[in-house]
Amino acid sequence: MELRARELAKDFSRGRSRRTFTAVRPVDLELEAGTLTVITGRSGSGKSTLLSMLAGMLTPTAGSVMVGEENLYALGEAERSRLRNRRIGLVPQGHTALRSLTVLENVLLPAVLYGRAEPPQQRAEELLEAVGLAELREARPSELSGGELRRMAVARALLLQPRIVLADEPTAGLDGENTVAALELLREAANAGAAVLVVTHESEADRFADRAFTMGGGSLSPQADQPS
Ligand SMILES: Nc1ncnc2c1ncn2[C@@H]1O[C@H](COP(=O)(O)OP(=O)(O)OP(=O)(O)O)[C@@H](O)[C@H]1O
Repeated sequence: MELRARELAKDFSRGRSRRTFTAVRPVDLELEAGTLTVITGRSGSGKSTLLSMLAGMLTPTAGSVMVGEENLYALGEAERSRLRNRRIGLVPQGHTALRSLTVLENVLLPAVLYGRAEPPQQRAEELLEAVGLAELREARPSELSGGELRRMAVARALLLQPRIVLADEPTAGLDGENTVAALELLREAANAGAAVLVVTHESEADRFADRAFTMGGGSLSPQADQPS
């Protein structure tokens, strides 16, 4: 088991009255090596909140996240971020490119942060090829479309062949062909042994999944027609 969440929940206090709003109700979820899990759900159902907690980016109100033998939120900030860099490839929500770097340098960023002596240049180029961005390798993020930036983020998350891949709307803004290419790449990462989670409102993702869940009103439930 690469990642295990137990009774993971998140409340926010919202508005001027600071009233408590429950974004994620206690969730149990296990991500296994070699498996692609998809969570679909409508906007506002709590998908990103759940993924951020699994990624060690958002402290839960209750519950735990185990990454291997480590309890993520029992670690200090620095240790948690080290574990995240080592184990988790994250495709965060929105655009997170560094504007001063080229596309290729952005994809290589995890290697720089991880302190690799030799940046895996060839792998970065192969990933850019796989997401159809080979010709834009020297471009700046400001020259890319929203969909191209999403594809770059997928390539970056997979650079160091992480054991866990957490992708928040990896296909947002992509056309049909690029959606399939991005999902195929995530599928390949699972086939190569990673535990992959994709959260999306793209139903197309289901056909790449080993397990599919639906999120609604902060609760996670297995999809009725589980892919076999
Ligand atoms: N920092 C915050 N403070 C208060 N409320 C928040 C905060 N972050 C998220 N929420 C609320 O929690 C709920 C779930 O948000 P979340 O972003 O997890 O949904 P989502 O399913 O990922 O939606 P989308 O598909 O639109 O990204 C929303 O109603 C949102 O308003």
